[in-house]
Amino acid sequence: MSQSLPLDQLVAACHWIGAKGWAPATGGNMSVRRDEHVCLLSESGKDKGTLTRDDFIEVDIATSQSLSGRKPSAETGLHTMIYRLFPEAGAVLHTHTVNATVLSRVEQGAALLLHGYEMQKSLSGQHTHLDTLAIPVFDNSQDIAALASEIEDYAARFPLRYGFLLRGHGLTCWGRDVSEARRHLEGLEFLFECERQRRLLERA
Ligand SMILES: CSC[C@@H](O)[C@@H](O)C(=O)COP(=O)(O)O
Ligand SMILES: [Zn+2]
Repeated sequence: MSQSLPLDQLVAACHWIGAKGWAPATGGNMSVRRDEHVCLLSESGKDKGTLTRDDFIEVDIATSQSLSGRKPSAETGLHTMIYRLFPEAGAVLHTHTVNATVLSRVEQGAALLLHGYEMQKSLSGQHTHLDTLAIPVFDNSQDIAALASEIEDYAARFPLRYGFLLRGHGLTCWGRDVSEARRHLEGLEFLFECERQRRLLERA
C-alpha cells in the first residue's frame, strides 16, 4: 500500500469505509492533500463506498473553491480548515457511524473523554491507557463556514488532535497520510464502540 499513489490509497480507504458500513446512504466525505495549496475531495452526493479516482475534485485549500466547477462535498470547508490549520495533515476522513452519531448526542459536554483503554495507543503520540483523551464535540450545523470558524477558534485555544465529533452527525479525523488517517479512524471508532458498551452496561 505504501507504494501506491495517495489518491489510490484514499480510494482503497473509501471502499474499506463503505464495507464497514461507516458511510451509509451517501454520508461521509474524504480527501487527500495534493500539495500546499490543493486537496482532492470526494464529489458531493455520491456513495462513498464505491468511489473511483474520477470522483475526486481539486479544491483550493485557501478558498475552498472547486478548481473544475464540479461540486465537491457539502463539508468541503471542514476539510480545507484542517489542511490550513495543520500543514502536516495529509488526509481527512469523515464518517457517519452509529457509535459516533449516538455518543455525540448522549455526551452533553464539550468533549468525549476516553480513559483507561489500551487502544488509545492507536493514536499517534499516545503511549498509555492512563492518559485522558478528549475528543471535542461541536454542535452540528448546516452552516459549514461558521462551523469551520468555530473549530478554528477552538484550535487556537485548546489542543486539537486526531479528530472531532459533530453532534448527531459523525466523526471527522485526519492523519499525516491516508494510512495514519485510517488508523486514527479505526482506533477512534473502536474506542467509541467500547465507550458506548461501557455506558450501556454501567447503566444496567
Ligand atoms: C446523507 S446526508 C449527509 C450529508 O449531509 C453530509 O453530512 C455528508 O457527510 C455527505 O455530504 P457530501 O456532500 O456527499 O460530502
Ligand atoms: Zn457528514
